[in-house]
Formats: sequence, structure tokens, C-alpha cells
Amino acid sequence: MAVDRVGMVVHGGRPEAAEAARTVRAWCAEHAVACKDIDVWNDGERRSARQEVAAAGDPGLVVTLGGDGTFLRGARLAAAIDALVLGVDLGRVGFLTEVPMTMVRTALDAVHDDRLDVEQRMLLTMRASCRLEVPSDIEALMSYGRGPLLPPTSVRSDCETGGEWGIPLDVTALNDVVLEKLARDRQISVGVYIAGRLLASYSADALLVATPTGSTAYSFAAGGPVVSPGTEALVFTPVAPHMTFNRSVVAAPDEPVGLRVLERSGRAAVSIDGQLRGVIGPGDWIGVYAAPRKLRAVRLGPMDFYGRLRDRMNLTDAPAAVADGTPAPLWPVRSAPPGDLAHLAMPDDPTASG
Ligand SMILES: NC(=O)c1ccc[n+]([C@@H]2O[C@H](COP(=O)([O-])OP(=O)(O)OC[C@H]3O[C@@H](n4cnc5c(N)ncnc54)[C@H](O)[C@@H]3O)[C@@H](O)[C@H]2O)c1
Ligand SMILES: Nc1ncnc2c1ncn2[C@@H]1O[C@H](COP(=O)(O)OP(=O)(O)OP(=O)(O)O)[C@@H](O)[C@H]1O
Repeated sequence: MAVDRVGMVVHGGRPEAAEAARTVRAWCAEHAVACKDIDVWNDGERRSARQEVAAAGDPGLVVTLGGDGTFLRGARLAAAIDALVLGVDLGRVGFLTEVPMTMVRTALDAVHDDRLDVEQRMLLTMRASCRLEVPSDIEALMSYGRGPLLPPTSVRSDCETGGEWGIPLDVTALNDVVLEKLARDRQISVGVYIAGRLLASYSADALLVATPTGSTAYSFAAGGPVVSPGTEALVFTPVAPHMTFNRSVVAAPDEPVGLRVLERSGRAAVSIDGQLRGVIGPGDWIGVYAAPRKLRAVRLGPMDFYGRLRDRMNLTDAPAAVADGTPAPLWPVRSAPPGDLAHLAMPDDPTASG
């Protein structure tokens, strides 16, 4: 296979993840493929994505063994070097992961034999008025279960710095960039700009910018729309805004979202894919952009996004609809739709490339 080095991100708290990791190691040994654990937390100190992947010898494939959080950790690493990422589902929800544990070998065989689809997922990146870092006095509060904090964000070297465009940060988000109140009793007041124009000033618990992938995560919980991961968009969603306009706004990929903390606002935490990355205050701002690079996720078959939505979110049918007759036909994603629904067959995924 084109991939001769695998990096593994394993959920440290799951015996079945450790078991699956042994299977991956054994498969790699049998196929003369180098395999290295990328344990982001083991030594209690986290490193930048580039340092992590360099220490693992720049793997061509990152395999994650855990839940969605583990997949997000792996995606951050894979995105740094354009590696493929394969998620093995050993978590509670498993919205992002591709294969069950029982299919680890089958999945690695498929990658080995080049029998895979590569699905491209939009990522976000950022500019900011200042470097993002977490003040040292916050560490005790935050260390209750999410593991060690990531280091301060570094500045992108391939991008112009300075002027009113702020600092280009070397970060990527697969799900979302979130600005949220730091103190429980102090909302944030923020001017929200889309495509360089003021939308409105918000007072809210949090404001978030999600990718289509992240539209089913925090944005969904806050009432945002479900957006197909096959599209490109920035989904702006407020959380508990104290104002009449509380809708999401879906912006085009070339319409960045700017969030400027207003003069007497409470301080705001900046989280990227659920990881606290910094704290900003009045006068500071962040800009969230579609990243030029996409995440390359391994798919072994068609991505049944809507089936997954129905399944993982436990969607139930309206009682009146159920009472009104025969249930709407549901068929396996790999089979042809029945009779009069044949025209609904999934088209070839335009975002996938062999
Ligand atoms: N109220 C909320 O729902 C809420 C609050 C904070 C953060 N989050 C989300 O958690 C994400 C980080 O995930 P985590 O697993 O490290 O944290 P976590 O363990 O707190 O998980 C949050 C939940 O969201 C699920 N999830 C994560 N990404 C998803 C996606 N793209 N689609 C559907 N479900 C998804 C996870 O499986 C989990 O059940 C953040 O990016 C943010 O979107 C959600
Ligand atoms: N590599 C690791 N090393 C140490 N602890 C870990 C590691 N990965 C996860 N954990 C522990 O597991 C907890 C849950 O992690 P996380 O929510 O990211 O899991 P997940 O992969 O999303 O799985 P789930 O879907 O079940 O939540 C973390 O807060 C941490 O305590």
C-alpha cells in the first residue's frame, strides 16, 4: 500500500481499545508496516500536532481507536501532514468513526489493497488578534477529566502576519471553534461579522462556528441545522443568546466569521474541537475561515450520513405517521432502493477520490 507507516491514537481508558491496538500492531508486523503509538497524553504534557506526528515518523495513516473525541484527536494530527485517518468505533456515540472493532483487520486490508474511498472533510482554521494561550491559573480548574492542555497555538509560517488581519494560527478544527463564557455568571458580549459585515452584537453563553461535520455536535445541541458533510459551509450558531434573533446562519466557505469581544464583556474561552485553547477578553477577536486543506478520511463504502443520523441520534418517527399506515421503506445502503424510489439511489460521492 502507499502507506508504509501507521500512527495509532488509542483511548487510554478503554481495555477494548488496548485490545484493538494489539490487533493493529500485529497486522502491521505481518505486513511489514511500521506502527507507532501517538499517545498524546501519556507523559502528562501535550505537544503541537506537528511535533506529535514528527515523533511518530510522519505516518501516512492515523488509526484512532476510541470514540468521537479520540477521532477528533487523530484528525488534528492527520490534518497537520495530510495523512489519511481511519476511525475504529469504540466509543459511546461513534458519529465520526468508520468501522466497528470487529472490522479492524478488514479495514487495514482494504487500505493495504487500495480498496478504499477517501472522503474529504472541510476543516476550519483561524486568525486572531493575539496568540491563544490558556492562563496558568486556569489549569487546576480544567484538569478534572479532559487530560493535559494543549500548548499555546503556534503561528502559521506559510501565511502573512501583521496588520489588522491579526495573527494566522496554525490550528485546524474538524468540528467547531467555540467562544464561550468563562465565568458561569458572566455572559459574553460579542460583535459577530460574516464576510466582513456586521451581523449583530450578541450577548450569549457561547457562539460557535461549525463545519458541516460539526453541525451534528455542539451546534446541533444548540438548535443548529444538520448540514451534509458533503457540502462546504461555516455554520454560525449562538448558544442561549439573550435577544430575539437566535437562528443559525450558514455562510459560504469564502465568508469568514469574525467574533470581536466587546468592551464590557466577560472573558471568553476559545475551544477548538472541544479542547480549550485560549482565553480572550474585551478588544480581542478571532476570525474563523475554511482551511485550504481538507481532512482525508478513509471510507470502506458509501458514507450513509442520513442512516447514521437516524441511527446514532435515535430518530423516532412521528406517532401519527406511524399510525397512518405502512412504515416508510428503509433499505440497506448498499442495496437498490425499492421500485418507485429507485431514482433516490445515492449518486457517486463527488467529494470522494480513490
Ligand atoms: N452541549 C453539547 O452538545 C456540547 C458541549 C460542548 C462540546 N460539545 C462538542 O464536543 C465536541 C468534542 O467531542 P468530544 O467527544 O471530545 O467531547 P465529549 O466527550 O464531551 O462529547 C460530546 C458528544 O458529542 C459527540 N460528537 C462529537 N463530535 C460529533 C460530531 N461531529 N457529530 C455528532 N456527534 C459528535 C460525541 O460522541 C459525544 O457524545 C466539540 O467539538 C463540540 O462540538 C458538545
Ligand atoms: N489517550 C488517552 N490517555 C489517557 N486518557 C484518555 C485517553 N483518551 C481518553 N482518555 C480518557 O477518557 C475520557 C473520555 O475521552 P473522550 O470523551 O475523548 O472519549 P471518546 O473517544 O470521545 O469516547 P466516548 O465516545 O466514549 O466519549 C477523557 O476525559 C480521558 O479521561
